[in-house]
Amino acid sequence: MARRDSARRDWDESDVRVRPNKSGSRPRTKDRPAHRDAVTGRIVTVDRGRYTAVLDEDTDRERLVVAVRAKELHRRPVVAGDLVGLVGDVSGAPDSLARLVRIEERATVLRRSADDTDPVERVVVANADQLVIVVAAANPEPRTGFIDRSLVAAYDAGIEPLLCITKTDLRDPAELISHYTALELPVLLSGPARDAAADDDGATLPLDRTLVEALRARLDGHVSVLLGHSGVGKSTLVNALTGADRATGGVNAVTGRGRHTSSSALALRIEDASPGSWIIDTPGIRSFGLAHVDPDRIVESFDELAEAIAECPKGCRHTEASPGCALDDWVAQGRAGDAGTSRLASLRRLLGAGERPGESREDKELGIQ
Ligand SMILES: Nc1nc2c(ncn2[C@@H]2O[C@H](COP(=O)(O)OP(=O)(O)OP(=O)(O)O)[C@@H](O)[C@H]2O)c(=O)[nH]1
Ligand SMILES: [Zn+2]
Repeated sequence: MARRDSARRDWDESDVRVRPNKSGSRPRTKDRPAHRDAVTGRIVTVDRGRYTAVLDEDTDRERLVVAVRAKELHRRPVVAGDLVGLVGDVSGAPDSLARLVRIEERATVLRRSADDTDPVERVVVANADQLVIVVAAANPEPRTGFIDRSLVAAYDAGIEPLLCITKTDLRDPAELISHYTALELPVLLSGPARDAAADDDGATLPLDRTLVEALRARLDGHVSVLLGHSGVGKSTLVNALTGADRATGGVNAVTGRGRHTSSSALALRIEDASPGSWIIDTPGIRSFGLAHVDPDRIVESFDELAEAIAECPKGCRHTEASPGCALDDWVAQGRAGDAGTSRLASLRRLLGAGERPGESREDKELGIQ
């Protein structure tokens, strides 16, 4: 099985920015050069200073254009999913090179920090509106710590999370799902077609069509990030959804997948879906540090609890140990409804995901709980 994650070269300096300038990654209008002739493209991947964008999407002029960044962007990161302005040779002809002069304002930004104490955060993907957390029911064992961390990152980014459980032929996922009942987290399942024997080749395993179609319907019309540890069957799913087939050397017409060997995020078009439906695969991501996360943003994802925090002490982190946290009274008074207690327990577990004492870096990378 081909492993695409080539360790530490997945992020370079330009992917990095330093707190506390929270709005720093959003281009401010006054910084923008005029470039009125720039055309807009969507970044599908970034590899060694080369930015690949798709232009004139869903028209008969659709093409891939490779660009280098203009100096005036400084070190501002450009990532998969970014909408960018391009000038120069935007023909997409072989060996042509355009110039990337502008990053359009991002609807969402999925971020991570290297670990929970590292204040440097990296932009992972821009403009996604769904985060699909892929775990296997078994082999490898699902880690609720990893799921919780990914949920926190999604809530922080204002991106809708979904849980996708693969290899449901190996174990009934009911117990795993029960951890998330109170979160109202949509769960989608995947497994092999009934007559398929699981083998070592992820690209050829035929998946249950009904389950794949349910996932496709859920992703239709969205830009979804797929996140999951190696071996969970993410490539198998991506291949089923995009029609790419790495095993036979097939190449996705739009993205050139098949030749793509780097570990950076890659946007792929979903087959048989409406225009604008993309999945962004993130092969290089193993760790999900949460040092950048603002606890208020996580609470705000819980509608019935969000109002309570106006009554919290300044700087409250809303954990069980936070003195004077207003969430406890709010729930005790029934203001969060019948499910208030379990919702608060789930919220607190998530808030604790970045703050478990004694966790090693390895634990964090794997999301071991
Ligand atoms: N039993 C079973 N095996 C599966 C299923 N989906 C994928 N597999 C197998 O799991 C293994 C890993 O699948 P991949 O799709 O390569 O997994 P991945 O998450 O992309 O892993 P990397 O390629 O290492 O990033 C392969 O041997 C697949 O055949 C499933 O639903 N059930
Ligand atoms: Zn509080």
